[in-house]
Amino acid sequence: MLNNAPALELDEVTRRFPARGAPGALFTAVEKLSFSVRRGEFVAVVGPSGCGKSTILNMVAGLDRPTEGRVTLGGEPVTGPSPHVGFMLQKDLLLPWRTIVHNVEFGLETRPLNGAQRRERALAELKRCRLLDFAERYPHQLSGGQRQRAALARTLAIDPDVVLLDEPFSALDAQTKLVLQRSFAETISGSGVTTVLITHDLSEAVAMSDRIFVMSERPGRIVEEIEVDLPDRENPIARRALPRAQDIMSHIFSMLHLDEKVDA
Ligand SMILES: Nc1ncnc2c1ncn2[C@@H]1O[C@H](COP(=O)(O)OP(=O)(O)OP(=O)(O)O)[C@@H](O)[C@H]1O
Repeated sequence: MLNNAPALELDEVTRRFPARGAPGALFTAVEKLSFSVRRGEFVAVVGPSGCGKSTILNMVAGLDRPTEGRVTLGGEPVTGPSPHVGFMLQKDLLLPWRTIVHNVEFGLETRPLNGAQRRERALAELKRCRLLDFAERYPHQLSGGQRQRAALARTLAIDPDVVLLDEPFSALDAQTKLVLQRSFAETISGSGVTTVLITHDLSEAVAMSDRIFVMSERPGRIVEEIEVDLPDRENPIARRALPRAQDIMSHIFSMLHLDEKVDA
């Protein structure tokens, strides 16, 4: 990683895919996207369904390549999956036949660590995610929120430079979601890791991030970048209560023209 380089940068990134039902034709999913993320920063990406949010994360994770433009991590071009990027999805993807601690160890199996070192690292991460008491349980013995915390522990255990979160709270009930957002925010602030969150939930974006990228309908472009100049990043519940948080939410709401959308 180059010292002064941003943690993550997209430079004029365009991604086209083959158009369904039109052999040889392409459609543009995202177009000329440029942004950079500072080390330790937490950014959220919001935008209408199908605007290319997951496509962006896939390119950052090295699971997909831009058609044009460049993605760099710490100044180095992304050419494939990187051991320095942690990726977490809406579904926890824990292995049901492994205990929680064994699940957290999973991501460490490609690292040059022996069994005892892996276990030590995994337990330290479970402690940080307040799941030490559940280390020997199996995923089905945990609640949905606990499983997502275990998935976060697994993601952070590899000590990534960048964490990508693709709607990690969207499958949870409203109350669990609030509690978990707070727990994630605390853990992420404590670890100092650079984070990109994709979400449909505007209040979540405002409550958790330092900056928000608002995307347009397809082809996805960034139509606005919002600095969330609010305190309490590690406590989204407190942040939500701030009057200024409401103002930012209303602003994004109107940017996305949500009041003009009709249920088709
Ligand atoms: N591998 C692929 N091949 C073909 N088309 C794809 C591929 N991946 C994504 N797309 C298309 O690109 C567009 C953007 O998809 P993407 O999943 O990135 O959007 P999104 O903003 O994450 O959507 P949502 O908010 O609904 O999850 C969609 O039209 C999708 O069908």
